[in-house]
Amino acid sequence: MIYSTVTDVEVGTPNKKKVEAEPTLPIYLKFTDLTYKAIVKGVTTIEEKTILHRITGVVKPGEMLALMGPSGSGKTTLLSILGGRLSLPIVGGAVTYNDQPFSKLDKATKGRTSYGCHPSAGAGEYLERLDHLMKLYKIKKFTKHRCQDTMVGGSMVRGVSGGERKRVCIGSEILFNHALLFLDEPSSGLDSTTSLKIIQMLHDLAKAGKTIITAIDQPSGRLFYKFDKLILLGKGNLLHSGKTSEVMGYFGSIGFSPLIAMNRAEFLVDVANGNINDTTLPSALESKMQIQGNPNPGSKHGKSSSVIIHEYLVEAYESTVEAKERKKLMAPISKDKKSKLCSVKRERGASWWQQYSILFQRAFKEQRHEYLSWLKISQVLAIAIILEFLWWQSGCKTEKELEDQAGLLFFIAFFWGFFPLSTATFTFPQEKAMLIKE
Ligand SMILES: Nc1ncnc2c1ncn2[C@@H]1O[C@H](COP(=O)(O)OP(=O)(O)OP(=O)(O)O)[C@@H](O)[C@H]1O
Repeated sequence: MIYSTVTDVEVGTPNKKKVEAEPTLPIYLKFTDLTYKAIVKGVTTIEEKTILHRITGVVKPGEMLALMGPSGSGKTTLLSILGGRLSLPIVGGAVTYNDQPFSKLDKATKGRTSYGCHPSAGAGEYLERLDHLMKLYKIKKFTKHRCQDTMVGGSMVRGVSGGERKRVCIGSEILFNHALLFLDEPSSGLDSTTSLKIIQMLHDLAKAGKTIITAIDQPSGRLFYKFDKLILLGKGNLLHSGKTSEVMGYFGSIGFSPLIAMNRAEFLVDVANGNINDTTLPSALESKMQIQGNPNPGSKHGKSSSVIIHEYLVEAYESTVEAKERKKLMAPISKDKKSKLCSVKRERGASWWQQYSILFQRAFKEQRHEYLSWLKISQVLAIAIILEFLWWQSGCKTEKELEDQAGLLFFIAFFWGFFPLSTATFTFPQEKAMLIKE
């Protein structure tokens, strides 16, 4: 395996060099009119709920796309669909990778997408191999020393902290050199410095030719411009899709601008939520609110202001940008770029034997505390001593004695067959998540 080599020593320094990665297969991810409906079962009713409505966008190699929006706007659902984790019941829409649907991709491309982390691997196992990467990304200091001997952990095993787990996950994905990365809230729950380092690291990876998509609730002002593209969602609808540098200009052009200095991400999420305090409003929206609005809070007549704002934003995007953007976004990959995609050669993956020995060593490392525990050793010794006493001085001369010996052999075969099997059974629930991911 060829590791990515990183030469970015200090995050945020103007002099930083770019990440030089192993040639990765570039992936153009396009999604058109994605609509996702879920069946919601109530106590007496079953109804269809539209979670995503006609979402269109494109991410190219070298770009990092942020899916932003208020809580419940559909970011995770969109990320899951793009990552191939949710297939049904999608109604309409298409996702293509290098202009091909997932089912038609060759094995190499399918293997270059990544989403998640192994819960039972030792954090140090990843970090050991990632050492030179981590050192250069400045992750070593706050990750390796403190958690290198800890399991990553999961729902059943308590492992490293949430933040450490995130960093190890991202580290492991770098290690596997995936061309397409999906990350759900990579910086949530982390302090602002760590968040910045992680997003900067992802930004550098994108610049090395990878395609990165992250769902993010509300990045800080410093993080905001690290994303090349932005999709703003509101109640499952597209409120904006395009370059991050252009999003404020777009909202200004339709009449929404912050009245006070505020974090741009905060402004966008506020507007998507229908919170218009400290924001200028277009006069067309103001008159709509007067005509269609709820005359008094208790009344059932009229729409709430957040619904009117939401409808206005969806309409504004559809009428001003969507058609133009769609044309631009959906243009097929040029022949020149396609030939470059085909020319990227990758090394063959590990052989069957290499895979077996890696997995064997990993399983032994993970389980050794259990297998070699004093409890297990005492159990085995106690059973051996009991057997010794039960069959003490039993011969094999008469038929009766031979039957006794057969009983002993049966017991040994049965016990030593099922004893390790019962222990091994407990590893399957832990491995299941990884199996599904792969
Ligand atoms: N299978 C489902 N059945 C019913 N409702 C669903 C289903 N999947 C998602 N939803 C609903 O769709 C909406 C969007 O969910 P999603 O998790 O994608 O939002 P999100 O933007 O990622 O939210 P958050 O930022 O809080 O994680 C939510 O209201 C959620 O309850």
